[in-house]
Amino acid sequence: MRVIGIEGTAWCASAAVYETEDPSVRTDDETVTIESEAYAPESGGIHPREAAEHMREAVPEVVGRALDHADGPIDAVAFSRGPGLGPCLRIVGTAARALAQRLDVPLVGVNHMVAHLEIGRHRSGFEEPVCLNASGANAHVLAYHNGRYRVLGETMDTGVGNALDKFTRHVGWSHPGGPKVEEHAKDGEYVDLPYVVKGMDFSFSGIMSAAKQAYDAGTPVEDVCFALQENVFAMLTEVAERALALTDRDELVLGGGVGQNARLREMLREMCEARGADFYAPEPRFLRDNAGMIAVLGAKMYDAGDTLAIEESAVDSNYRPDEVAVTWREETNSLARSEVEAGATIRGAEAAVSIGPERVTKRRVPKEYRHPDLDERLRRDRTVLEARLTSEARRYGVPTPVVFDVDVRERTLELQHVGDADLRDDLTESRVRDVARHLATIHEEGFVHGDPTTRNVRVGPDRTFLIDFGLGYYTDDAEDYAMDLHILTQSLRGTAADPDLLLAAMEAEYREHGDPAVLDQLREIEGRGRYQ
Ligand SMILES: C[C@@H](O)[C@H](NC(=O)OP(=O)(O)OC[C@H]1O[C@@H](n2cnc3c(N)ncnc32)[C@H](O)[C@@H]1O)C(=O)O
Ligand SMILES: [Fe+2]
Repeated sequence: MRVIGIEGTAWCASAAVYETEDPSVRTDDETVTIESEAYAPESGGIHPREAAEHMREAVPEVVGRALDHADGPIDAVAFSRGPGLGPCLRIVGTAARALAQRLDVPLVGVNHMVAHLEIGRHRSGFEEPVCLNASGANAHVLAYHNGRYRVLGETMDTGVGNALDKFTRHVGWSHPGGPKVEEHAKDGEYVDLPYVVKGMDFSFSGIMSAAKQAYDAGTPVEDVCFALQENVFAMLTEVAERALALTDRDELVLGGGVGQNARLREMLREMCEARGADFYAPEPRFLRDNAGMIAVLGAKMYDAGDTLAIEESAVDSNYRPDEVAVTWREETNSLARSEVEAGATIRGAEAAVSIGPERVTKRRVPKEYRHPDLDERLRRDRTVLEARLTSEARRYGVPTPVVFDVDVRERTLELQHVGDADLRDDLTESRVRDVARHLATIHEEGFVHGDPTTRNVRVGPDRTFLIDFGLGYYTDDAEDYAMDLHILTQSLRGTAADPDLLLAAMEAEYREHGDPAVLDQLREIEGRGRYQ
């Protein structure tokens, strides 16, 4: 089989020919030949119109060069259908349709984000990996389940590469900024910057403004670059680890242009090593935007009969990875074994927990992948906050474990063992109401839980306990309160067979006991990105 792929979602005009006996597995004699032309803006970031102009000129050239490498007839034309810049996508779409018609072969529409992660799965031969996409306009953690890639966690604001690029633009460096951050970080020392993980999601806007401010205030740019890498990549690594723990999987693949960064790969490798998981990152030519990944996934789709009629081949600049009906993979049913198999043991992502009949001892273990200063700070702060917020919530009438002992130096808490089961395993409408009421209470007092999933609620015969306040913090921002409700909502959706009644109960109870403006903010969050 011989498939040509065409890529041009933003900066890279690229065409590639993939030749293989069998596109379902990586074989020794398969070849992927890539021809690319990069667009580099004279100043500032990527200008959509200039980028489109680049595509208009460069796509025919790279397609011509790629076809020269083909040893025989082409079986299908695959193209990046989205997401990306509309004007660029339209040019790529037009070129792909024209080529498919000229060669009289089928057309395959590939999702660029899914291509970023499938190339890693293909090259590694992993069966069921968790996938971290660290690219310019995106950042998410995904895992396949039941016909789709599910987004387990993602950025609440910009993509990771774009965040770095914005900082370097502020400093006056040319686009793309990511490689320059990596270069300058080599001479840097650690300085404190924000670190924001909310449930399984993360946000870059706070850390980026703090980085700009630090630079403006005279902190050496090398130090800012170093700390930016340490914090931003530790956030991605932490969420990737949480996703591995949640889904009980032991393979991780990396995709996207930021994956070229050696420090990010090092952190992910160390995290995986520490938990006995396998890690794979493809070589750089498959990480940054390239048509090789489009050709490889295109061939898998073509093999599965997943082709597009010309009249239905419109591009989609907001094409989300979880919209793609996955036709080229075998059915499995193992996204979250923890969701499916009640009572499975979970390898915690953060703490070593020993559970006795009366007491639970929880120790936050060091994470080798994190910079020691950041690691110290996170483990200390989370231990202190968990103890403080657990006790404070109790004072306001929310059932939580009694904190018997806090050893900040050892990052260890000794807590009362509460409840008979996790809410996940014994989910009722009245308990969901309890949780909503408890959240309204703590929000009223000015703090959030930070991770109120159905696994962080324990249920007993007559009480519903909130546990695990380690990601909690004080805040008076309605957005933060709404994030608590959002995390609960996502978790109920992932746990319950028929979540609608439970969600309605949650809202009704929160409306009665909390601030209705928070529910408006929840709607606003749900209107963004994947929650639509
Ligand atoms: C939608 C699509 O157009 C977009 N693709 C994209 O943004 O190009 P990609 O090649 O995946 O990633 C480019 C980003 O990757 C960053 N980057 C490149 N080398 C880097 C390095 N060594 N360290 C950190 N970032 C790096 C660049 O600064 C830039 O932000 C996407 O996948 O989100
Ligand atoms: Fe990309």
